[in-house]
Amino acid sequence: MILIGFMGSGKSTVAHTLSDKMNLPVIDLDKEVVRMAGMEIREIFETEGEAGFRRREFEALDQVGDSECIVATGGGVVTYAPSRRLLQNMDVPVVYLHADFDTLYTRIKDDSNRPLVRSREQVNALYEQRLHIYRSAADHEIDCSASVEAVVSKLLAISQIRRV
Ligand SMILES: Nc1ncnc2c1ncn2[C@@H]1O[C@H](COP(=O)(O)OP(=O)(O)OP(=O)(O)O)[C@@H](O)[C@H]1O
Ligand SMILES: O=C(O)C1=C[C@@H](O)[C@@H](O)[C@H](O)C1
Ligand SMILES: [Mg+2]
Repeated sequence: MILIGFMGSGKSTVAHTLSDKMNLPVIDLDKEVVRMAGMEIREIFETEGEAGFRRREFEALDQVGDSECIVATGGGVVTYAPSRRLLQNMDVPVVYLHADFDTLYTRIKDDSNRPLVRSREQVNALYEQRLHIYRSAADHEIDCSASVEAVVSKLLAISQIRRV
């Protein structure tokens, strides 16, 4: 299962709970990029720009291949066409974790690890631009403004549907 969605939708958080319940490993693409680059996300953005980060994110996604796991993507993975194509070609459900902007912004506004979290207006513009991209890249959409446990239950239900 591949989790996509805006920053703060909880992809990394729910992936870990889901991993325990499904007994599958988690691949957190942001962590993979950091590990493969030997640099923090902020440092990659500073030295290589967002374009460099997207290429590294693509390489990390490409390495997932067909391994059975839960993938927590970075919030912007769908903005890079080669990564979108990879997602499309992976034979596992892609789930979009959706919430309204205010819910997400409250979760991320004080975290300095996300270079694209700037003013509220800038983050809101990014959210509006991306909404339709998440929706067109996903097989399923769930509301992630509920509790982590509730979100995980919905994801478990989706994983059951696809196994039949
Ligand atoms: N369902 C939830 N209810 C309340 N808080 C949540 C929920 N899911 C995640 N959070 C909180 O929101 C913050 C961001 O969560 P997380 O890092 O998992 O988001 P993400 O989707 O992985 O973001 P990114 O795209 O930047 O990787 C964390 O502080 C986390 O504890
Ligand atoms: O939404 C985005 O573009 C990003 C989200 C994070 O997960 C990181 O991948 C990085 O901070 C960029
Ligand atoms: Mg994350």
